[in-house]
Amino acid sequence: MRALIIGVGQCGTKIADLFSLVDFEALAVNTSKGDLEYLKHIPHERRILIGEGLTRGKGVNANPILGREAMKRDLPLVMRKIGSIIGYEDIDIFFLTFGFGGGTGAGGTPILAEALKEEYPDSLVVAIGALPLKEEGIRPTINAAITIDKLSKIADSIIAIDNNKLKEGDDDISKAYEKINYTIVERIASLLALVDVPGEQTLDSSDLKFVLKAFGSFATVGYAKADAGKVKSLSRLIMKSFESEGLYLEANIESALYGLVAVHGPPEVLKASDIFEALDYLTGKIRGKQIFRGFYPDPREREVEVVTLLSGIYDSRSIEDIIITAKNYAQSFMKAREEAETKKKKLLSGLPDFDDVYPPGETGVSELYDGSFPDVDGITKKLRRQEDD
Ligand SMILES: Nc1nc2c(ncn2[C@@H]2O[C@H](COP(=O)(O)OP(=O)(O)OP(=O)(O)O)[C@@H](O)[C@H]2O)c(=O)[nH]1
Repeated sequence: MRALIIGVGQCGTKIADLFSLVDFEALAVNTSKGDLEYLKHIPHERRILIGEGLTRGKGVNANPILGREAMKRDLPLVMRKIGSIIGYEDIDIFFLTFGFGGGTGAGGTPILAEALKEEYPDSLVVAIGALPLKEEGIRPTINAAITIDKLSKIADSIIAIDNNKLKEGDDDISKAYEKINYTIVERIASLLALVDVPGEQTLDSSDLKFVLKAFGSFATVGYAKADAGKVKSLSRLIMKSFESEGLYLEANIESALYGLVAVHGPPEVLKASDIFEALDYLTGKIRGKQIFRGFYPDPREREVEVVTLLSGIYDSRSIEDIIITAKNYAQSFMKAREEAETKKKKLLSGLPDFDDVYPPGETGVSELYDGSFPDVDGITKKLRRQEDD
């Protein structure tokens, strides 16, 4: 299983940087030079500044039109770099990480996703994006809604992380971002690490690709972890991973088409009866009724870790809130603009032009001006003559 993580914009490159820390191949693409320099783990030759001619390396200030333009202008540069990283061995999944509410990530990610789909038709393109906080205001919400629409037509799946779930903690915002970035990477990296591990009941890359190839619908990754000695019921722990508190998206999991559950821990805790009880429950609950599973008994392990992936989700409160807010705003904004235009037209209609109120001769201007470029000398002479008269 080979994945390439490509971070776009500040949020996206910070997440990609953490993937690089845990040894995934990662690339950072941004319009802000400062943000690229701030990264710690992605090697310098894998950091690409785009749109320098447009923004002079200063970011796009939440303007997705500039973000889109920056990515379009430097797409050949980005695609060349991706090609050189890939070499001769195929990529199974490109994961594009970004913030839905900014400018570089929101504007640039759909452009890059489209180019990757065209150039690498056998690879999956999966978007991993952070949804804006409600308090950030209307602009990030609109950026998110439009980007969701665009990506839903290009990407195979969209793993959306709802930043609003952060508010449940007491941390300041940068700590809270750090925490959620860490969580995203821990979940997805743990899942990817369990794919293609040899064994009887394990997951391979074709299982993961099957689950994520879901026509641009939403996916979410749940997680639960506990000390092996403290696990009273493994089936309860598995269920916890895909319940609301285990997921970073408000979603109706019953609308999911596919699921995937990976359980890793000491063999004495991974009891088949417990695991099948939870899987039966989950299979019955989701609409698509297809759950892939992997069991990873590991005698060295002292903890039990469960990662669940649910995909094909089209029923999500977090997403609906964003789309409806953006649509309502757009409608009322367009209505207000139309009204302002109508009012302006009505107010100003019937006004004469200058020529109607200042007939020629009254001011003397028409006698002085002969239609040619002003002849300053001539004007001065004419004025003098008039004065003399
Ligand atoms: N989860 C998470 N969300 C973040 C983080 N940083 C920013 N965000 C969210 O992402 C959105 C802003 O995206 P950024 O990545 O900062 O913006 P950008 O794509 O770099 O675009 P510009 O700054 O406009 O050039 C906001 O809605 C934030 O809530 C982060 O580290 N983690």
